Amino acid sequence: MNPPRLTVDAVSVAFSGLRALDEVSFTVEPGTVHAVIGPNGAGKSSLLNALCGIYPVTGGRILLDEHEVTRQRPDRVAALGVGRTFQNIVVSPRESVLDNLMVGRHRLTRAGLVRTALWLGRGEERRHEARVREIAGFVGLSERLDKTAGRLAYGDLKRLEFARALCLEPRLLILDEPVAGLNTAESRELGRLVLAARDALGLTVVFVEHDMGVVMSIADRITVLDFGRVVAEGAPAEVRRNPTVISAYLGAPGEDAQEGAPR
Ligand SMILES: Nc1ncnc2c1ncn2[C@@H]1O[C@H](COP(=O)(O)OP(=O)(O)OP(=O)(O)O)[C@@H](O)[C@H]1O
Repeated sequence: MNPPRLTVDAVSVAFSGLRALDEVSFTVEPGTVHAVIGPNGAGKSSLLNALCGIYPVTGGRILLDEHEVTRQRPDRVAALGVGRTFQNIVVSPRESVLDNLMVGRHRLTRAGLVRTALWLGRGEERRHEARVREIAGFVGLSERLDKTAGRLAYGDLKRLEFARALCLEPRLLILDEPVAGLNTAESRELGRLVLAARDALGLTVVFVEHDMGVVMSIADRITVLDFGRVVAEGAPAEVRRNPTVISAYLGAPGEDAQEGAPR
């Protein structure tokens, strides 16, 4: 229970001349939930990929507490306690929910993924399975553990993704559009689960989301990106009132934006 501080300091990411991120800076305080919002193409996914070591950072620094993770390989970043979900659900559809979650723990096993797939000592396997069952219970998937992942309803798939990230026992949890495609009740429930996980496991959370209802209700702070730059930052009430945000993203004052505004 030791959530880290995330410091993003003037981070840039470029793809053959195109600046997907241009000197982006913000800090996420330990144990807080931080949303990143912005229109399509604003650089949100690029930022998450940079945080995880998937996209190369061309300038600036990323720190997890005092550890610099800039330009570290994704497995090294994961080993420092960064777990994430992806915008497009990435599960093995032919494997059971339990097996998908067990694979999620490979970082924590003695010899990593190969050994997990082939053989784990019985004691070690039992310990991991007990923890996986606990996490499945936490997200409401206990009854689905033997089900093939490909046969899950969409809402359960999103929970599976979330649970798999938790199975890594992260300290910093990164969620890319956790409620995309869910109905209002499911979105609210997943939002509640994010807060419950933060509290129960002692996490710092960064998430990208277009659903403003969820963003405004669970985020402690919000960073707004547009064209790869930070255009606003603050608590939900401040961001909601910010004229730049209203014109770039939220629409006319008084409108309730649900989706990323098209440019
Ligand atoms: N791997 C890549 N190669 C080249 N260009 C990329 C790559 N990834 C992102 N980009 C470009 O970087 C810019 C930011 O894209 P990014 O996907 O980060 O935006 P986003 O805010 O996540 O958008 P969305 O809300 O649609 O997911 C876009 O112009 C995009 O085309």
